[in-house]
Amino acid sequence: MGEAPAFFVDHLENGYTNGFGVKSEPKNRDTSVLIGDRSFVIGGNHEGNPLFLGVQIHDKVTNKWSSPSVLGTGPKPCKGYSAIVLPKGRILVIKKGSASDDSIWFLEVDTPFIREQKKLLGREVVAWSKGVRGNAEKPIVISGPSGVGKGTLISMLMKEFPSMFGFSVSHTTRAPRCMEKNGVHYHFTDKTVMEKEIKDGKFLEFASVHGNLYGTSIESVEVVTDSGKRCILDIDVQGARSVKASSLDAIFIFVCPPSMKELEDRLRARGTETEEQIQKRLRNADAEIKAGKSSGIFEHKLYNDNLEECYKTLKNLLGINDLAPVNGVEVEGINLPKEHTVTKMDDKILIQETGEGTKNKMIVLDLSSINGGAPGRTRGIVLDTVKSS
Ligand SMILES: Nc1nc2c(ncn2[C@@H]2O[C@H](COP(=O)(O)OP(=O)(O)O)[C@@H](O)[C@H]2O)c(=O)[nH]1
Ligand SMILES: Nc1ncnc2c1ncn2[C@@H]1O[C@H](COP(=O)(O)OP(=O)(O)O)[C@@H](O)[C@H]1O
Repeated sequence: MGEAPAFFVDHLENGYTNGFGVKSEPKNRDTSVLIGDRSFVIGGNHEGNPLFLGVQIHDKVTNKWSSPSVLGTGPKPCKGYSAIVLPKGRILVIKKGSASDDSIWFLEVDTPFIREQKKLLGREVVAWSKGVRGNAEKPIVISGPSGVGKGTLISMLMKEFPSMFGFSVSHTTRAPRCMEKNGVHYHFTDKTVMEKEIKDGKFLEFASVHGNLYGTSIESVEVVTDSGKRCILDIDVQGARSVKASSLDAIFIFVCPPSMKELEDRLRARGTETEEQIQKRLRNADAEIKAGKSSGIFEHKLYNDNLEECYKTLKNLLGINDLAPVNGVEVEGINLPKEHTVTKMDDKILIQETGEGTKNKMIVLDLSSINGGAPGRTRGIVLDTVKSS
């Protein structure tokens, strides 16, 4: 026998709010998902923004309501939806009558990433990720000391395979170099603005590097993954450690210099830093290389001695070779019947079309192969349509 969803909410568009938006007990208790000691109420608006579905939490132990920090871009408000509790602290939300790119969502409420963010932000946190078909390749995290050639290697990849790779544009408080463009190389940001955004939970990770603040916003990763491209992050070792602890299932590459002398020569030849800044970067390089080699974060280490050879090795480890064609990945949404019922059976979700004059088709979502997660997209849902009766 299948299991009914935790709850089903209908006719949200007719002013039926289920008590959402008020910081008291919802009138209809069936509309909350209970996980541990906390109930999650999904509905209404997110902080008064009519474009996003809101989330509220009721803690049974303290009998208190809270509005959590909501990470990631969430679903648009909808006519109705089903919510299903999944293992490992996630809630599946299946929307009714929504566009194919807005029909299936995952709300992380108690995953390692959420627990980490809660500690960091000092408040309740949840994170949305959209469910899509198609098994996109994992994002790529590239770290290494200043001047080792990370930017050069990334530019080569992006130039050769523009439809396959997209760069996650970081935020930084450092001043732009003369050739750098705002929004392309970095989002150059004021420190107070960036600190506020970090507090608001807008960042997947951040770190202080060479005396400046750097960070990857959740939106920067979403922009790339939404376009169907494989996301590349150029971040330092501290940032890589944070990403490793997040739900972003990435591959981690550390680029090493042939020698400290060569690193220094490259930094000087680049001519983008003052002598003082060069000295600071060289001092930090030692510790970074040690951490990169021994931290257990990086499954791949590249030696950038000869640039062409290093680039070839990088392509090989990313599975790109001269024989295989390389394209971007189709990001596929999921088209659901306008009216349907939802049942859960193990890791399959059965979506049965209802209503007169329809074909009563059944869609089966197989959740066993999903990967990735917030922030960004939960990928790889396998979907079968069972013959109409
Ligand atoms: N943690 C973190 N580090 C970043 C981010 N963006 C850049 N970095 C790192 O910050 C360091 C300095 O970057 P940058 O000022 O561009 O100098 P470069 O490494 O000499 O090119 C490098 O190690 C980058 O990998 C980010 O979003 N987060
Ligand atoms: N294998 C290499 N051999 C010689 N010079 C290199 C090599 N790789 C990169 N460079 C040069 O070294 C400098 C630093 O490279 P860059 O990509 O800016 O490093 P990073 O992004 O790691 O700070 C640049 O001037 C670049 O052209």
